[in-house]
Amino acid sequence: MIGLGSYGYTAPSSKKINAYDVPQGVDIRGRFDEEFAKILTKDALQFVADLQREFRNPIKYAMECRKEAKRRYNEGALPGFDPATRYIREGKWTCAPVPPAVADRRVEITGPVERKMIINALNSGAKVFMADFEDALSPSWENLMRGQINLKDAVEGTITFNDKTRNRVYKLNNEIAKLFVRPRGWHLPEAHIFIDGEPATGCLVDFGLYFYHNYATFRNTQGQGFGPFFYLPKMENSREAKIWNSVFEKAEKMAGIEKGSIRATVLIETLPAVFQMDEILYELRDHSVGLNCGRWDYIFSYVKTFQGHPDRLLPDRGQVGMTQHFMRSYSDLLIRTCHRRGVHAMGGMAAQIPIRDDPTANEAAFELVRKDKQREVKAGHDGTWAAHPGLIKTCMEVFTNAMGNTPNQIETVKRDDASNLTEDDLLQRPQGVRTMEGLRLNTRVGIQYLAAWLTGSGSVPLYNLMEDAATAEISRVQIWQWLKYGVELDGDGLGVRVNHVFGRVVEEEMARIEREVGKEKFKKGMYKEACKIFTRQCTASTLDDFLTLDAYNYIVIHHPNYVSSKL
Ligand SMILES: CC(=O)SCCNC(=O)CCNC(=O)[C@H](O)C(C)(C)COP(=O)(O)OP(=O)(O)OC[C@H]1O[C@@H](n2cnc3c(N)ncnc32)[C@H](O)[C@@H]1OP(=O)(O)O
Ligand SMILES: O=CC(=O)O
Ligand SMILES: [Mg+2]
Repeated sequence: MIGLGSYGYTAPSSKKINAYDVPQGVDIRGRFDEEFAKILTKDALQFVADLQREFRNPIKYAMECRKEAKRRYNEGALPGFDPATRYIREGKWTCAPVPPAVADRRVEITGPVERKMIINALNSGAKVFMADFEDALSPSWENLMRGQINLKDAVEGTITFNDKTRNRVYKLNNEIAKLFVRPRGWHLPEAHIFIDGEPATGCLVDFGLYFYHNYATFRNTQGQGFGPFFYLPKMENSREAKIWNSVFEKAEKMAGIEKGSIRATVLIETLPAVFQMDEILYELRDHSVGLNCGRWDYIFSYVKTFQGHPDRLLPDRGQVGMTQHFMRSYSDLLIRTCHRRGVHAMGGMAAQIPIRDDPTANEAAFELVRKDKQREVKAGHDGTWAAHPGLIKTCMEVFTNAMGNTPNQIETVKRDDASNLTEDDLLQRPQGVRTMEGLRLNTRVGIQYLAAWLTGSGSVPLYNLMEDAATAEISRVQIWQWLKYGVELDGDGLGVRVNHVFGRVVEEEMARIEREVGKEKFKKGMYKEACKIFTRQCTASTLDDFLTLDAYNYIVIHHPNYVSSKL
């Protein structure tokens, strides 16, 4: 059994287990593979190790600060604007000009770094493809290493995929989307790579390997002299953005490229970060291409931040959308902040995906996406996210109808009215009711998502919606919160207390999952393990910070013969 911070396996000294050629202090515990070795070269690993050594202490400090903030929120404090950085919020600075290659980002498709999906996404007609090591990826050694290979082939333009069952060969079109890469969040370790006896920081591995192998080609073929481009997830405070800025500067120096070449969009997807948007842009002002409304993690973060506040319980997940006052305020303030600083204000992801076998439901899903995008473009967003290639046309039409040929709305929609938004607006309690069906759906979705994640899929279609780590987190923390505070389901007139029924609901929903997926798939899949992890987290006396941190222990496989076996 292994646990976080205790990846204690040491190989017998007589056996040579590292077939990879590694620099001093680096130990690869993931499976050896000739293809992986082309990514895990000694020089690339040296770069990752240099990043790790320079930034491990600032990262540890930033994670300690998160804990300290959590302690304060749990004691009743509310997040808010920091008086000490008022001069940044009120100052008249701007970020570096937007690189011409990414001035127009009206529709961005996202997806995991899976080979066929990368080709489909780059060919989808979207302006940008965000290739995801984060919410949409289960970070197994295989997925991560193959993801790096796939991205390298994509940047070199040689990526192909042969689908033998359908006799179809996939390759890139002449015109493709611009590539952004999203590394994991700061909190996730990479337990297959040890540096100086400690697991590496996941995002430094994702960033370091991708940057090292691709910066030169990318700048020539995709970035028009700029790049590579990144999305940065789950930050809570500008001190974390400052670390990324230093990482970028170090990478630029190593590569001998100009400061400001690397550009990144930061997802504002934690509640504390909404009060730090100017500060985050300020830290990254030489490297920024804007902010994005990561709405799903943001909702998750609302519950997490207020885990000690019984007066801030969420209604059913389906009712917490972008039209809730606190969500609309966050999006409006993000637009105002970005445009004032001269960068993109990106919208977020509607979870609907095409529904093949039901035209009426399909049209209803498209209508919801259309409405969401209309709201975004009207509010002043410069672009949006699409979960599926089938949605690109619809999203593109909405943005083009509103923006015409203008690449973005940075100069045209300033949203100065949003400067009046207050802490109260940003924290306003979500309105709505809690129902038995909401509880059941959270249970069913959470367990099925986790079962998929444990078997290598980080994004899945469930009940006609895209589900990924961020959406599954909402299901988990919502149940936790309802159990913790003994919530009564007030939306369906049943008046049932969640604590009284949760055990039975889990049993019934597991039976329903088995019926829906079929006995065979249920037996072969990891549904029972997922149920165990999910219910343990939902009923824990203190809230786990991340669903995937605990679950990560179950997918770590150490080479040559060590298999994580916590189950
Ligand atoms: C909260 C957040 O962080 S949002 C960002 C992170 N989440 C994501 O990126 C989710 C992205 N979306 C997806 O992963 C997928 O759309 C899913 C899992 C939801 C559904 O995928 P599927 O079940 O494969 O959908 P479906 O069967 O309709 O796919 C049809 C085709 O579109 C492709 N496709 C679907 N989604 C994508 C995508 N996002 N990128 C590229 N190709 C895609 C499929 O590979 C398939 O290709 P094929 O016809 O050549 O075989
Ligand atoms: O990463 C995006 C989100 O909504 O979460
Ligand atoms: Mg997210």
